[in-house]
Amino acid sequence: MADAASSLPLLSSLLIPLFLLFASLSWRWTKSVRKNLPPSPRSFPIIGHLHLIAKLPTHRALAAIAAARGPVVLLRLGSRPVLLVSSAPAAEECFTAHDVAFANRPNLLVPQMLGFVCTTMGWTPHGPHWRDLRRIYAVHLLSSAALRSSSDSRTRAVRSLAKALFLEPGDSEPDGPRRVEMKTKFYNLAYDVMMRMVATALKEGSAEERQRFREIVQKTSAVSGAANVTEFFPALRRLGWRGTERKLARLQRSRDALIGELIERHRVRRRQSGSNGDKGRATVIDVMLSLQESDPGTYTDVTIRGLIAEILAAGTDTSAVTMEWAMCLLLIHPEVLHAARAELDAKIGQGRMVEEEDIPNLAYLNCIINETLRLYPAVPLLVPHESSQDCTVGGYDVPRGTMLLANAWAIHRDPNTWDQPEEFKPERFQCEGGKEEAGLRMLPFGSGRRRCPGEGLAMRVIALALATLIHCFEWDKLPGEDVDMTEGQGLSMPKVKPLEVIRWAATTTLLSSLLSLVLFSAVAAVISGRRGRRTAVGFFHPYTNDGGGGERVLWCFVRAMQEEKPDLDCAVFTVDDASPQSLAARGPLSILLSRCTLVYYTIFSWLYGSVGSCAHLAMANSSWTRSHIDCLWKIPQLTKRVHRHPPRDTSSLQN
Ligand code: HEM
Repeated sequence: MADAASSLPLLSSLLIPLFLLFASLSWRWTKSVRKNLPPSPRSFPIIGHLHLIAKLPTHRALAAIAAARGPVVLLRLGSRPVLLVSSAPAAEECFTAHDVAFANRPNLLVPQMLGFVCTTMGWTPHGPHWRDLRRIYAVHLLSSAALRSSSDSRTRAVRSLAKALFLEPGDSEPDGPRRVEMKTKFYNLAYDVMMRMVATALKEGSAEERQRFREIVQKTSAVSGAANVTEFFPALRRLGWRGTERKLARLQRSRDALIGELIERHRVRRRQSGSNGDKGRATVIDVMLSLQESDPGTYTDVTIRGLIAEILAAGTDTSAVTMEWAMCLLLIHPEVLHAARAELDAKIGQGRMVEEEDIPNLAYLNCIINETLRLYPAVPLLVPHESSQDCTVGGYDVPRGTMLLANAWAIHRDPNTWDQPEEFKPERFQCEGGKEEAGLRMLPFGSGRRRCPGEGLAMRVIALALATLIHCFEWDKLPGEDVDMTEGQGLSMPKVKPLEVIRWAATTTLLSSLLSLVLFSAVAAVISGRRGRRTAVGFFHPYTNDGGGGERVLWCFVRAMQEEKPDLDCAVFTVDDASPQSLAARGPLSILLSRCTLVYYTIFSWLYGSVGSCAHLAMANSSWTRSHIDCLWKIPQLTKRVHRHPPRDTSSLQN
């Protein structure tokens, strides 16, 4: 009896915790049973629904689940509960009524390792640090004023792509068509734009730097988001599954070294020059370093490195894949390409190249970009969100700690909200009052608090690049081949087969503008060397009024000069009669005068030939001019024929 009494406290100290544990578990179980959770397909133990997203690209696999189960579905991917949302009304609930509840990001491996322990804006939890970063983006980096002041550097990047395309010789003859791989070109352009915004000047050998960064971005995108199994089994991380953590650590090291070098270059330059380094244009690094000087506690080195890595990673791939998809769609739909060119010809004309300020006036081009983003959103599942409190979506209970995947790709193709959703019809954005009216049926940049802050920048870059390429070149599919539109896997939706196209010779626009640019630089150099004097520039250009292409180039050039130097006097020498009859009517000269003229022309043509032979590039707008230049300058390999539309008949003048 005494024994039994003494063992009672021991028994109760064992039983009470057991009872409490049981009570807590059964309470949780009944609570979850009572919950009205969203529908869910049949799942397997441990892996949950992971097998359902194993084969297709994730956005397509998730769209198939939604088609069978409805627009609000609860999945279990490994150990993570995931709310899958695939309709505009459901997305609207998440990003308006419950925007604060879903403003968090899940704690994933990739941002832990590559997002500076989740301290970059894209991955940091919703809170004061996120608000600080958002303010830096909104006020200092991507405000309208900041974008306006960096517009020049974007224009230069786009024009240097146009120039490079122009200078590449044709495949079989110098002026003929050329097969061009566009994926790399678009990537390089987007990278150059972001890099020019971030840092002062591209370093010597920056092509190698660009390539290093490209590999990092591509590998990061490939292991990010829902495609990475280790994100759903934290235990696998610890077991070193497929060496993911090791691979990420390698990526992190090489990326940090690259960005570290970039910041150090700026620090040195700032120390040397005592200011921005590049007068007049403050780059992101300059802005951040000067903020750091005034508040080193907030703007730490880690914050600056994270911000730079984020801009380069978030802005480059997304913009590049959108340009690539848009170009594919234009090649598949030549009538849309023609309509876009007609708009450019009508609004810009043939005498100059597109500027960023023209973009708002190019309504049809903007519709093309919106329609591209609808069918091929660069981030098809947005960036995952996570609920920080219980809420209801579509009438279902969603527990706190659930990851949210909004399938923008499926929402953009929902037949309940879009007419002929699989068709490429840019006009739909004109008829329906544009993207704004589409509301949350269109969310390529996300919505709510965590909406992409780079939308304005991205739209400018994509529009300027596409407009320039359409305006200046003729494009075609590869002969006898269809454009492959297979989508790949990754956080940003890549095209599996890089786009290859046929590029035809440039139009007059490019000829005029490039020629103006070259001539302008030469004359500007002369002028700046003779500052202080009242300067006049003379143009010797006989028969300027006779309908050839030359006068367009001349007037573009005179205009460019006068815009740049309004005080400059420009004198144009021309003659106002240029028919065979008018030339013949000049009458015979005396024999002596004819001989003198001949000597004069011989000497002049020799001088003209020697100067011309030093040219780096010659552009001729007709076969007649080309043969003339070939004969006198003798640089056929550097002379390019540029096609004008419509071609002009000069044969009568050659009689
Ligand atoms: C076509 C180009 C682009 C597309 C399609 C795109 C799309 C997106 C999407 C879908 C999100 C996630 C929104 C959400 O979670 O609901 C996002 C976030 C973000 N984007 Fe973009 N983006 C593009 C270009 C850019 C550019 C150029 C930058 C910066 C220079 C940028 C910086 C960011 C950042 C920092 C975030 C995280 C925002 C936050 O979590 O608060 N993006 N973007």
